Formats: sequence, structure tokens, C-alpha cells
Amino acid sequence: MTEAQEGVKQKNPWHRPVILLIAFLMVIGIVALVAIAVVQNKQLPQKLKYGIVLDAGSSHTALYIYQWPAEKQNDTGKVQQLEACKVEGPGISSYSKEVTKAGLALNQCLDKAKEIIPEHQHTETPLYLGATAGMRLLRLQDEQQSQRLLNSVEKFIRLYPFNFQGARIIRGQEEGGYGWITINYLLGNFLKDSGWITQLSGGKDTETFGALDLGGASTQITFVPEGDVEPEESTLYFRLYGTSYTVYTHSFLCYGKDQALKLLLAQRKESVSGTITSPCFNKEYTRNLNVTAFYNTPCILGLPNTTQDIIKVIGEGNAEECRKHVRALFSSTDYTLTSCPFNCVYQPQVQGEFVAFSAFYFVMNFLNLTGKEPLKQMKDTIDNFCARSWNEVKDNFPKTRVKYLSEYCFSANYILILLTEGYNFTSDNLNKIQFMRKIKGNDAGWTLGYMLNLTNMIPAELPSPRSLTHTSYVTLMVIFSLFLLILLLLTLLNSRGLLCRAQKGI
Ligand SMILES: O=c1[nH]cnc2c1ncn2[C@@H]1O[C@H](COP(=O)(O)OP(=O)(O)O)[C@@H](O)[C@H]1O
Ligand SMILES: [Ca+2]
Repeated sequence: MTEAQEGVKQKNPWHRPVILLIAFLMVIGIVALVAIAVVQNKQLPQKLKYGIVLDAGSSHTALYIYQWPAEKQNDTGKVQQLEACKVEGPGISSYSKEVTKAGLALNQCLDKAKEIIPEHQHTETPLYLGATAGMRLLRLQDEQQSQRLLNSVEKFIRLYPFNFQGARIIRGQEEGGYGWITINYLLGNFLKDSGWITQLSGGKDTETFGALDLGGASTQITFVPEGDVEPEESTLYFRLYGTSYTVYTHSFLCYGKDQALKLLLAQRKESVSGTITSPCFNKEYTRNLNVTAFYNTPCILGLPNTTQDIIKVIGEGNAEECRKHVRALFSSTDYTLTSCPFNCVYQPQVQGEFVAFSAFYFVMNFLNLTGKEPLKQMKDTIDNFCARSWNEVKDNFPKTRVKYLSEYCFSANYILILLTEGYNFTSDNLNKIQFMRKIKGNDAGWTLGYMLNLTNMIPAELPSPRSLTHTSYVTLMVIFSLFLLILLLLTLLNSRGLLCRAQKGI
């Protein structure tokens, strides 16, 4: 050993352990980097799974195909809608007199599902059919007939190779609850970030959004209230991803927009000439109602007192008056199946954000009122639309279905009163409602939540994290890279220091 080297060793007695430590830390850093990259980028088998849900609504049936990666079925937001197929013709409850036709009508959409889903997966693909308020009403009218209809539909669906789980009429509470699950699942509200970092720091729970669903025969409101929920029949308890939710829900049968229109027109007194006037239709609009067919619903107790088979409805186009008629619906006990529907039904104060979908969206979207417009602007827009003559409206919207177009004046006023006087939204919190048809490419509705629940795809507890979120991945990579860089610099500085000292012969 030279004198200089001896000197370095004596003046820097710690240099060897420091270098050893730095080398050791560098090795750890490199191993960590490689481990993170391997975990994050490990090849996951790409098997996809499928599920089918048929939404047998009062006005029409729709078939939804969902798809998800087999290995990630318990993660939130992994299930995606692959296809929505609208079944031709009316809802299945309209086939009560010709039950075999209800199933036949489904064949186009079921054939489409056969084409879309790979053949070798047909038998493992679950298929559910849930019928809503149209069938609830038919069951009230004639329970046996509604069962015959469901049996006939089931028989037809069994001709297909899918793993059919049966056709049933879902309860109003389920319809509300599954709609709430769907929107919050799609918005990612059950779990903001399932990555390691978030979970290690306590896993933040996000506020859920309330769900407002307006169908043809019923409407549902579902949300997590601030205080306690009562009574029991309006309470849903969910444990999802490690969090417990107590949810208020109520479904108003007969208060979907099609049944509500029947209730509204049944209130009107017919004139001697067999006509009724209604402020809820545009001026110059006329419609002939076949009395037996139109009023054939258990929502109306008995047919209106009329001598005619056909009643002519004449529009007056007056939104202010229309709202008075709608208001009367909410307190009337004359015709409604559920007497005293809104004032007597317990509902906690609405709170938080809401998503309003189905007919809420269709109607408000038509009137360009989906941008959280203030109440006054909503009223003005609706008033102006109702005041337009039917001929002008028809000319302006030649592509819109006449059935929908003719009812937008009524539907919009109905929605306004339902929200403000039924559900008690005020001008201050009406802007908490987002009118949406789709969330991230998926239709907002009860079907996705129904399938997630029946296939046990929402775990009660938080699944153990398998890989990192992109943010966590990038953060860890940056931290370890910086760590390695610092070590590298330290090593360089250290060796330069040694060199200098060696050169200076210290
Ligand atoms: O484009 C549209 N414009 C207006 N209303 C629509 C449109 N598409 C569907 N609807 C309405 O949405 C409602 C859907 O109700 P659905 O058939 O789901 O009944 P349900 O949920 O009460 O069983 C019906 O009133 C239907 O007329
Ligand atoms: Ca519906």
C-alpha cells in the first residue's frame, strides 16, 4: 500500500461502509423498479365475459349486452355495455291478449346477441329478464294472465342457447335500488381509487348520487338521505366495497308519464259533443281516444262517465293551466290506485347530487333543458313550447315521433311539478340534478345494477389490491428513479472526493 492510499484510508475511515451502503441501496432501488414494472405490466389473460339483461318496460323492451374482463369482475367500473337493442313494438304487457307474440317480438334482439357474443360462450352467458311497472299493473288487473304472459316469454327465450335465469316482475324498490347502483357504479362513486396509495391512506369514500327514473308507468326516487330512513319498506341496505349504505327509495306506481297522462285526461269532464279540452297539448292538436282502450288501466278506478266510445281531445296550449291540472293529480284521491300519492308518502329531504334518466332525460333533452338551467328559465322554455301551435311544432320537428312530440308539453310540465312539488326540489337545489341518458357509454337504468347484483359482481368488502392504478404506478416509478439518481450522484461525488484527495496526496 502506498503512503497516499494509507493516508486516504486514515483520513476517511468511513468511506468503505458508505460505498457499500450506497451500493446496497442501489441494488434495492433497481429491484424495486423492476418489481413494480413487472407487477404493473404483467400479462393478464384477456378472457372476456358477457351478460344479457332484458328490460321489459311498460312502453317497450330493450336488450342490453354487457362485457367485462373475467379477471377483473370485482373491480369497480369494469363492466361495460356492449350493445343496446330496442325490441320492435310495444312493451310485453301490451301482449296480454296474444301472449305468444310477446316472446316472438324478442327474436331480432336475441339473434343479435347470438351474433355478438362468441358462440363458445353462449351457454355460460347469463340472461335475465326483468319486467317493470307495465307488468305490475297487468298483474293487478289479472294475475293469471300476467303469469301466462311471463311463462310464454320464458318458453321462447329458452329456445336460445344462453344461460337463462328466468323472467320476473321486479319490485319498485328493486327498480329504484338497482338504478342507484348503476349510476354510482358507472360514476365510480363506490370507490374513487382502489390503488395501494389511496387504500393505505384510509381509502376515501365518495358521496353517492341520487337516482331519478321516470318511466311510462312508474317513477322512482332513490338517494342516501342525511338523517335516518323510515319506514322499513322504503329502506335499502347495501354493503359495497367495504362501505355500508342506507338508501331511501320509493316507486310511485301509476306516476310514470304515460299513466299520469291517462289520470290527467280522466279528470276532465267530457262535453256533450264528446270532446275534452286540455291545456297540456299544443293548440290545434287533436287526438281521438278509444275510451275502453285508453282508460283500461287499474290506475283509474272505473271508466270516465261517458256515453261515447271515442272521445276527442283538443289542445289549448297553456302551460300555466296545465300545471294546475298536474298538481291536482298529486292530491286527487278520485281516480288513483295509490290514494294520496305524494303528500302522504314519507320522503326525507332530498340532498346531494342527482342523476335523472329515462323519460326525465328524453323530455328535458328535447327542450334543451339538460344544462342545469334555473327554474325560471325552465318554466319559460316550457311555457313557450306549449304556446306554439301544433302545426308549427310538427313542421319544426318532422323527424320526431308524433306520439312523443304531441306529449312533450304535458311531459315537461309533469316533470316540473313532479320534481318540485312531488319530490320537493326547490329553485335552490334543482341544479343538483343532471339529466343524463348515458354515463361513459352505458345507458343509465336499473339493468346494469340488476346484473351486477345477481352475478355477485359487487363485493361487500374491498377486494385486495392486485395491481397499481396508473397514478400510483407513475408516482412510485418517479420516487424510485429519483432515489436511484440521488444514490448515483452521491457515489459520483464520493468517488470524485476520493480521487481529488488521492491526487492531492492527502
Ligand atoms: O325519445 C323519447 N322521447 C320521449 N319519451 C320517450 C322517448 N323514448 C322513450 N320515451 C318514454 O320513456 C318512458 C320509458 O318507460 P318504460 O317503458 O321504461 O316504462 P316503465 O319503466 O314505467 O316500465 C315511456 O314513457 C316512453 O314513452
Ligand atoms: Ca323503465
